[in-house]
Amino acid sequence: MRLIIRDNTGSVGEYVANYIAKRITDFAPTAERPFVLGLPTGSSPIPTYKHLITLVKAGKLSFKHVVTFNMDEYVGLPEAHPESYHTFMFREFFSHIDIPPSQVNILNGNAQDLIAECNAYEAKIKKHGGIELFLGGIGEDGHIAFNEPGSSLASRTRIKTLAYDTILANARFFNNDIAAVPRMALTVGVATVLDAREVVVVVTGQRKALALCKAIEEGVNHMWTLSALQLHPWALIVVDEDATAELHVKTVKYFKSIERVQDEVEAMHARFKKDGNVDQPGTQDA
Ligand SMILES: N[C@@H]1[C@@H](O)[C@H](O)[C@@H](COP(=O)(O)O)O[C@@H]1O
Repeated sequence: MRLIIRDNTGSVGEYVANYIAKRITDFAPTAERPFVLGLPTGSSPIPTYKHLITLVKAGKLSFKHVVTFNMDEYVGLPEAHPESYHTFMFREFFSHIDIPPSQVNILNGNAQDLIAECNAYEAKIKKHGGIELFLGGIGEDGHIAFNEPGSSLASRTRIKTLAYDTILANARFFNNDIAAVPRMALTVGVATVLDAREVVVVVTGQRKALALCKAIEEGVNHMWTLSALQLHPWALIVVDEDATAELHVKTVKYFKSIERVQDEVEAMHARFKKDGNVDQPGTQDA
């Protein structure tokens, strides 16, 4: 696992956007071989989306041959609701870039058969050859997507009842009315995220500091589902200074030293991919 620390949320967003842009460009996607990207909602990825939009508008990046799969969606919230993840994604990102809407995949939380909807989502990801890069955020309780504490680390896309902590945290988007926050969501599973060839997670703010510490400095634990990234061969967490508040100084120093060889790691990854080893990226400092 690698941890990249930046001063503030803006520079985290810039780093992550440039990172994703490089991955897409190096992949040289075509209509027959699109780049498959997993995406999150929430306030954490907004600076990343802003910078990606800037790159697209400057003609430096295109999403024409990118297929996206979003992590999650509320159950029972109308698609057109201002706080649905459908609305969020088009408002904050998709409507500002050149992605054809037919290449956007978001779970339908209003499907008649929610279980069939989840199974079809997994099948569609598989049909596209799996996810190349899954971008994620976390909740204050360390959940990735909506994989709340206690989620199976082998979980797949499914219905999930939201934890009270998450309902409280998300009430800010519903005029602080706890009763208005949906109780359930559809979410990709921990194993769905781990299946991606690369996982990049944004963690910003002091509120997430404990979750980051649990996920990095303690063992793999279903109570902090982000910790499952320890099992992934190519995972990157990008954080701001505030999010490091609970980490040991030694941990922060170590990961900062890793960053100094980041360019070498990148070059090795590129060489590895060029040699046709697409499924098994290098693991130096991973
Ligand atoms: N389901 C989403 C998560 O995918 C997201 O990571 C989290 C964090 O949101 P924020 O970035 O606003 O803190 O919010 C929700 O719980």
